[in-house]
Amino acid sequence: MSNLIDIKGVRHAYKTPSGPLPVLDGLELSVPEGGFAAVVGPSGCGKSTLTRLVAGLMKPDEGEVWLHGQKVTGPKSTVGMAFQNPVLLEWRTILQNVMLPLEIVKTGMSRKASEDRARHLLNLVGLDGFEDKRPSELSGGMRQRASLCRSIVHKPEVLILDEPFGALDAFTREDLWQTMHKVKAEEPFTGVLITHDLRESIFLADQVIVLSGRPARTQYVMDVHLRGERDIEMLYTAESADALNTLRQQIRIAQGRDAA
Ligand SMILES: Nc1ncnc2c1ncn2[C@@H]1O[C@H](COP(=O)(O)OP(=O)(O)OP(=O)(O)O)[C@@H](O)[C@H]1O
Repeated sequence: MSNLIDIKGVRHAYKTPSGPLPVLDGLELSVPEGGFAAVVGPSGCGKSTLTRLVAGLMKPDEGEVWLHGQKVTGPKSTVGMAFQNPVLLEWRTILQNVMLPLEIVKTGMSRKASEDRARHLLNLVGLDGFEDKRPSELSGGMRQRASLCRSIVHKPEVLILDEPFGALDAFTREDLWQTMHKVKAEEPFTGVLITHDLRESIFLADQVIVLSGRPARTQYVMDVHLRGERDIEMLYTAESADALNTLRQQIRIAQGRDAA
């Protein structure tokens, strides 16, 4: 399988009043087409910086980011993004919010086809009946569902999820994890998920990448091959406990609390 995302030897430092702040230090990361990678690491190690590089929103000082065999040199409309704060526009209905990328990205879809697609996605995530509501009329979990629809409505090649479930309560979060599996089964994408939640990482991703402390490099890569249906029960098996323990240990190493 060919890699859809290839990050090769990326180094980056932010310019700050007190001098350069090295954030990424020779980062390597590959995600095959259709793969779903979760990136975990200590707070402030450079995870969001990594997503900005993949989306072409900034350029690395050194190294290269490739998407589908093309070097990223600027913002890419083939990348969809969803964040912890969904930032839906209050003056638009939920349906109009989901349709927004189709007004910006040239897809050649008619207005009717765009609306049908947005309605279909809202139905897929369980928001049918809420199309004409305003964002403030929805709960946090519902807004995040709408944001997910908006991030994939234009069929991006790559979906970047930067802690999309971080602000939700535990039960809502688990519901959203299951919705993610449903969405990925019906609307396949290649994904990168930034998260602080190790359970979330093994439940959703097929590859978990642990970054070292700042400046971040790829410290550890775990392929997730958990058996059985991905329902929440799966997180309570001995196999999952082993995977979580290994990841927890790697995070402690990344934080400098344990020796490598
Ligand atoms: N535009 C910027 N200018 C200067 N420093 C920045 C800028 N953006 C981020 N930083 C700093 O770079 C480091 C990495 O930031 P980044 O947001 O990528 O980390 P993160 O791993 O996503 O953090 P967290 O886990 O807390 O969300 C942090 O120390 C942050 O303060």
